[in-house]
Amino acid sequence: MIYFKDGEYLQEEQMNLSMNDRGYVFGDGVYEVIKVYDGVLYTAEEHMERLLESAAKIRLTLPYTLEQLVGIAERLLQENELSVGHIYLQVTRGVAPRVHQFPDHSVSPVLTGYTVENPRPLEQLDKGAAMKSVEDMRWLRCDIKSLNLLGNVLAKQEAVEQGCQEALFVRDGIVREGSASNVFGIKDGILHTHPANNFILNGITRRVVLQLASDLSIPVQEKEFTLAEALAMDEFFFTSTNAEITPVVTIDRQPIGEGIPGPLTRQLQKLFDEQIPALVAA
Ligand SMILES: Cc1ncc(COP(=O)(O)O)c(CN[C@@H]2CONC2=O)c1O
Repeated sequence: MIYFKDGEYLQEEQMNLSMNDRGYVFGDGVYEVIKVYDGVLYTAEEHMERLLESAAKIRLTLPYTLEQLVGIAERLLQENELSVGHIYLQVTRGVAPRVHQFPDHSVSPVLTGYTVENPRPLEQLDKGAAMKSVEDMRWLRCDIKSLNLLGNVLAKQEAVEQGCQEALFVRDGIVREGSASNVFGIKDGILHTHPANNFILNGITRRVVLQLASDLSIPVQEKEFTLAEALAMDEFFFTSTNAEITPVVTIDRQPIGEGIPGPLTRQLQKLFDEQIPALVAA
């Protein structure tokens, strides 16, 4: 396996990370997960643009251009001959003695990356998933794809302990997003999803789905909705780089609609597959 660290492509035994890396100590960094289908990067530019945006939001200047970041992802997938899976890329504020304030400008960010082989979740895409609602106790900058994922981790663990595949964050009675996904509901033919603001991550897959809905002339409402409204939806699904468009058949053990993946969700899944060249070519 070849890893990337600060301009070098290294074997695992050559990799070393400092105990004083601020990503390790404070979670002071940002990250991206970029999908690969049949050896081809998917929406890499969009992910790298968001990485640069997230870094800027935490006042971290990356010494890489968008094109250089895409190039790193490309080289990693080639070095590891990745077919289907994802690339994990993260950048921290660098290595310095453990004090909260930023280190001086002599400290450089640490960019690391690696590949993960993982197949598409075909069975879950077909059968659907269960969600468990969880109080959203995260900070108020969920729009930053930060390494600070403890709130997400605890929520996901709570869902898994209830036999569910994803947690559904609810803050002030409003459904926000999943622990590692965005959520959508369909009611009377209208696609509902939370507006892209500081309460959610503006997912790349979320943006793809909004485009697909437009292509299918499905009306969209980017507006807050409550958990009660979510439970009353005809269809529900969550989206992420790895989850793609995953139908949700129950929330808190209550069936959504007929308790099976709905027709509009299926149409969106079909169009999603058709817009991935590597899938069409396969
Ligand atoms: C909190 C949160 N919301 C939404 C999303 C969906 O964003 P994308 O559509 O851009 O993937 C993610 C993805 N989290 C990544 C995706 O896979 N694993 C992760 O941690 C996420 O962590």
